[in-house]
Amino acid sequence: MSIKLDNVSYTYMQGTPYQKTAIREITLEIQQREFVGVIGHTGSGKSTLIQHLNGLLQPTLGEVLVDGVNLHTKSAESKSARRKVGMVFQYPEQQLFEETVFDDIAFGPRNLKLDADTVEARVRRAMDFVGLDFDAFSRRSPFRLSGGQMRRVAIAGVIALEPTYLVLDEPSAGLDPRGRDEIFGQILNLYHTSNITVILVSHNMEDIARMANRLLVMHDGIISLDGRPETIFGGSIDRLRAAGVDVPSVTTLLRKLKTAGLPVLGEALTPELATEEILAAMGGKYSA
Ligand SMILES: Nc1ncnc2c1ncn2[C@@H]1O[C@H](COP(=O)(O)OP(=O)(O)OP(=O)(O)O)[C@@H](O)[C@H]1O
Repeated sequence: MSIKLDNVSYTYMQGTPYQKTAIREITLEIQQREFVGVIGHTGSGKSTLIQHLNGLLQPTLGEVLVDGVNLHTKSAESKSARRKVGMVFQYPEQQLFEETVFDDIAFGPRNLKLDADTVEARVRRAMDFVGLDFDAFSRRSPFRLSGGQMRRVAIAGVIALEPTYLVLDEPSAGLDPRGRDEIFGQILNLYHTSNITVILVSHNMEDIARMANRLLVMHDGIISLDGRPETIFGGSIDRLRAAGVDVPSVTTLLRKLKTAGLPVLGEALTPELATEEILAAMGGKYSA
């Protein structure tokens, strides 16, 4: 079970003077249950890449397979393979349109012609995942909610489709630190308590380093690095800089301490793990 890209290239406005190849010859396999972070400079091709994962963009060259099925045939198999991939776009709240939160989240499941009880069960479960109380919110208008709440409704609408793979493009964009922590906490909770695979595009290295177990670094339309976050952030800074990617600040701190002679491993990517490393390097004299 996987999403597989086989030699995929995509060119916008092909055949015009404005044509632009946004991703080139990408071969990639994402296995079920991975949590993949996609990072890279502006315009490196992240959004173009992820829009191939649910068949929204059709490769100019190459093919995309979900659980072994090519997304771009006219077969029913192809359609159901595309449905396995849920997509949360940037600023997804702009796509809310129903009169109540319930109807908005129920829109997808109803389209699948599920019976009313199943639809309600899915809406309840999705609202639970994004931390919205069913009784308090389901009858409210989505347009009278805060920005963070509207975004959660939009994400719940995708979760209610019960995708096998969940792709999120900058889900925390424009939220304050609290809203950002909440959204990421809910995504992590969903990942840990269901069988879902997550593919997350983010500019926030600290968050992505904390959550992902695999990182793809995009640079000028190709995947320039692919590996464990610890390996990538612990590796050559020059390669990351060339790809326009920051290193989490705790990694920079640990590198500096290591250079100064403190015997830290330098692998931690979160403040909590960095604290443990530093305290251990100090000979266990202090505790957190
Ligand atoms: N609809 C389009 N028409 C023409 N060119 C496009 C279109 N969408 C994207 N591009 C170009 O393709 C390249 C890759 O864009 P893409 O949006 O995939 O990058 P990105 O890494 O997601 O960027 P960002 O971090 O800014 O969202 C860029 O050079 C961009 O200008």
